[in-house]
Amino acid sequence: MKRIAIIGSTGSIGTQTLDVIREHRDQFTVELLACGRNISLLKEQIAEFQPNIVLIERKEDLSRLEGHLGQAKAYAGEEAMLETLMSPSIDFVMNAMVGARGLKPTMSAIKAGKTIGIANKETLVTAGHIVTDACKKYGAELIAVDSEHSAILQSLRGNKMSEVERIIVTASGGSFRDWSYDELKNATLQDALKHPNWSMGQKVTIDSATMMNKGLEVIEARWLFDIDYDHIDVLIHRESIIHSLVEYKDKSVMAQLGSPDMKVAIQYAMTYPNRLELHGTERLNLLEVGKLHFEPTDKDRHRCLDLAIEAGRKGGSMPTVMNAANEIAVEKFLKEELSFLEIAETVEKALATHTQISHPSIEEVLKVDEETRQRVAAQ
Ligand SMILES: NC(=O)C1=CN([C@@H]2O[C@H](COP(=O)(O)OP(=O)(O)OC[C@H]3O[C@@H](n4cnc5c(N)ncnc54)[C@H](OP(=O)(O)O)[C@@H]3O)[C@@H](O)[C@H]2O)C=CC1
Ligand SMILES: CC(=O)[C@@H](O)[C@H](O)COP(=O)(O)O
Ligand SMILES: [Mn+2]
Repeated sequence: MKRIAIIGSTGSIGTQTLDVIREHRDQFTVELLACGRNISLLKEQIAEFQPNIVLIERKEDLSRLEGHLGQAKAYAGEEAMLETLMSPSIDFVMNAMVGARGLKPTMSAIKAGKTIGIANKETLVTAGHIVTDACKKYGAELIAVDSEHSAILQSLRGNKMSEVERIIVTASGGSFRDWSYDELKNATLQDALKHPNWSMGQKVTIDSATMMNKGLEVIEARWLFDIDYDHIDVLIHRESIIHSLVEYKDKSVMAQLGSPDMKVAIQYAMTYPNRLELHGTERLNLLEVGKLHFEPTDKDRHRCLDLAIEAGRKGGSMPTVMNAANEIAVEKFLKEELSFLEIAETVEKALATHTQISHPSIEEVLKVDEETRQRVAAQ
């Protein structure tokens, strides 16, 4: 029986992780559930999965859990999360939080030598060098959950990284893939939130619309698979059926295909290197799909993709600035305080005005992250 901790249990990845557990009660138990502010959904999750530990963001919400905890102990705040994630009663941590606030809990789980399903890509973007070094030091393992990285992991099975020529990360193109640049000037929040293929949390849906998501995913791939940027390409594939590809030196290309459903990647991370049945997922019917389409990316339209890769290549504190500026810009866009095209402008400006630290420590990463957030919020 694998004992699972889910941080971000009330979100899109968190609830789908619970869907997988519901289907395999003989394989998994829930040890810990952590969320932010959605206490009503958390109460339902506690009743159904009976965890031993429950974590929430704010102390003032603890009283709302009274009478709903069963056997669980409840705590609030980040310190409690960092401590409880190290518990020996946890075998696997699903990091389904959104944003760089997932970094500290990831580090805690790493220090306890845990296996971590890392949906929270921003952690690898903001501090990839620190996270991967710490995994080596503490014998922890990060397993890809992001659909593209799960596809890459699956396409690498049985082969050596030294045999890989390049990784090809596929992109749907997001909500605005068929809009002209001029039309983007008037893009609304409601338009941006309509992802063509996936139903996801708001932040990643906006990142997908700006193609920042693909930039974050290139950096995520660089760290998860220890491959340099010259060997990672991005290809627009509007159907989201091929979830990514690996080209080998002998020109063989391995890919993972499937209907767009995150439960497949979530379950694979939880059962890796094995597989289990998954009933609640649509079987891929290529006759129905008919055709698969591929297009190149476009430097002018996909400004965020370029900014992210440029920051990744420069390294040091640049990805931290890029990520923090993007998080705040997306928050502002979600409050309709910023236009769609201003997201890229905000990130570009934050990067241009930052003095790079070449090899930041975790304290420096956290400081740069906070300073950038304040700088961008004040604009
Ligand atoms: N959704 C998807 O299909 C995919 C997502 N990803 C990545 O996975 C990550 C999660 O995305 P997604 O599930 O869409 O995001 P959501 O916004 O749907 O969920 C975020 C979760 O984080 C929780 N949270 C917020 N603050 C805290 C806190 N202080 N302590 C604990 N939990 C907190 C939220 O809780 P609450 O709601 O209770 O406030 C919620 O459960 C992101 O990095 C995203 O890029 C990657 C691939 C696909
Ligand atoms: C499901 C998933 O992994 C998302 O990160 C997805 O990649 C978003 O789609 P696009 O960024 O390709 O539009
Ligand atoms: Mn993805």
